[in-house]
Amino acid sequence: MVVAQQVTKIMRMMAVKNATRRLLVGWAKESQRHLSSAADRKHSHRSQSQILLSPPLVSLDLPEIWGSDSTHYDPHQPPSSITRSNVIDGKSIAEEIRSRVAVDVKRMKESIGKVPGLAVILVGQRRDSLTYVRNKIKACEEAGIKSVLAELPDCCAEEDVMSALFKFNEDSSIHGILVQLPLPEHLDEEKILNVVSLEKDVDGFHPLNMGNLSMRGREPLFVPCTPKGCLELLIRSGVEIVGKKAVVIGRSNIVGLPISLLLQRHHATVTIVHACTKNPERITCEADIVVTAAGVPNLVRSSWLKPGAVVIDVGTCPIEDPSAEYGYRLVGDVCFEEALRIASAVTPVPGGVGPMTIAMLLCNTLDSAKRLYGFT
Ligand SMILES: NC(=O)C1=CN([C@@H]2O[C@H](COP(=O)(O)OP(=O)(O)OC[C@H]3O[C@@H](n4cnc5c(N)ncnc54)[C@H](OP(=O)(O)O)[C@@H]3O)[C@@H](O)[C@H]2O)C=CC1
Ligand SMILES: Nc1nc(=O)c2c([nH]1)NC[C@@H]1CN(c3ccc(C(=O)N[C@@H](CCC(=O)O)C(=O)O)cc3)C=[N+]21
Repeated sequence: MVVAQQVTKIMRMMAVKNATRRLLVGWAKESQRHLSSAADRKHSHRSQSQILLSPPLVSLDLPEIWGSDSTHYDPHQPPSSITRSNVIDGKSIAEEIRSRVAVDVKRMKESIGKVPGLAVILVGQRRDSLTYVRNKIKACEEAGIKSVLAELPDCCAEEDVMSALFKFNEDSSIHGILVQLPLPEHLDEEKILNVVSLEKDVDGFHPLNMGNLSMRGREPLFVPCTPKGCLELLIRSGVEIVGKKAVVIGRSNIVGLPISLLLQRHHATVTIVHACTKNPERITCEADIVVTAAGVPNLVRSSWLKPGAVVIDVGTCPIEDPSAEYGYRLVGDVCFEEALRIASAVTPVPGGVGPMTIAMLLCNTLDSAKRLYGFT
């Protein structure tokens, strides 16, 4: 239903833009084909295994947009994901997605005797990285996904990381490889990420996956987890994206840039704000959707927000806190209490984007295994 409405809107926009008739007809046919098959899936038993109603990321002709899973979102009901008036509950959405992944993994195991496998390479002992990696491995266990952790010392040589990577690239029981970032200074991140097999690049950081994400009419094998999680939160919360003004704060390769690309693919008008932007407050307060990934605690105050804006806070800054379990707590980019008063929906930190990143990692790893085995 929602997908159909969005597609109708896009078609109207394309017509207004005088897109060539041939392109429009071809595209519409393709969309129709996708929608019918999505509807078929919805009414079949397979719908149980449909995690996200994303078109398969293979066709060049599909609209560059992901629809929400219509089995989860009913536009006539208040979106279940927005609890406590206007807080988007990323934790519970992520739990729901993870349990659907678990169902699919079980089905795969029973049907072909295989399970997806994720390999994580962790260099050094950064406290926050250790926590994230621990969470990822725990999430894999709960979903029935095999996980392997290669822990290397902070002072390891580039060849050590490379040989771990080569080993996982060759290992047929591994379908996803993640190199935990940031790497220690002396290691060449670009060189290392280039070596991850394209088919196992569940982080979506390989330049070919990023390149395909950035080009119209092309589809990456994997969409980076955090950006994909942000879009999923917006869609599942019933937020309209087409034609809206979006501001992305931050332009890093792993978060800001791919989020802005994804929002464009969903036909938002995107402005990117970064550390050199003059008067970021004036720009941001015009946005219907604000996604912030700067890593600067409390950067976004109420004066930065248009009343009714939707705010997705990716920022996760560890702040010393001796009373917290691990001696620190996480703080977002957004002054949460202020945002609650002015925005129509806000993600909290923790409990917003973070859990979605992990859920999307599981989805990407499952998709990778499915692709390899031709399992649907
Ligand atoms: N929740 C999750 O799942 C995840 C959270 N994160 C968190 O997101 C945040 C961003 O991560 P990442 O992209 O890797 O960080 P980077 O440090 O690589 O990038 C930060 C970006 O923010 C911009 N920036 C910095 N300060 C300001 C400012 N005052 N005003 C406007 N823009 C600013 C920088 O601009 P410039 O380019 O000009 O330097 C840069 O583009 C971090 O807190 C990180 O921990 C990251 C990944 C996943
Ligand atoms: N190759 C690579 N891929 C990444 O995706 C990647 C990375 N490197 N390096 C670091 C960032 C950061 N990141 C997070 C993942 C989960 C939470 C998360 O689960 N956060 C929880 C709280 C976690 C806690 O308990 O401390 C929350 O926000 O509720 C946060 C941040 C992934 N990153």
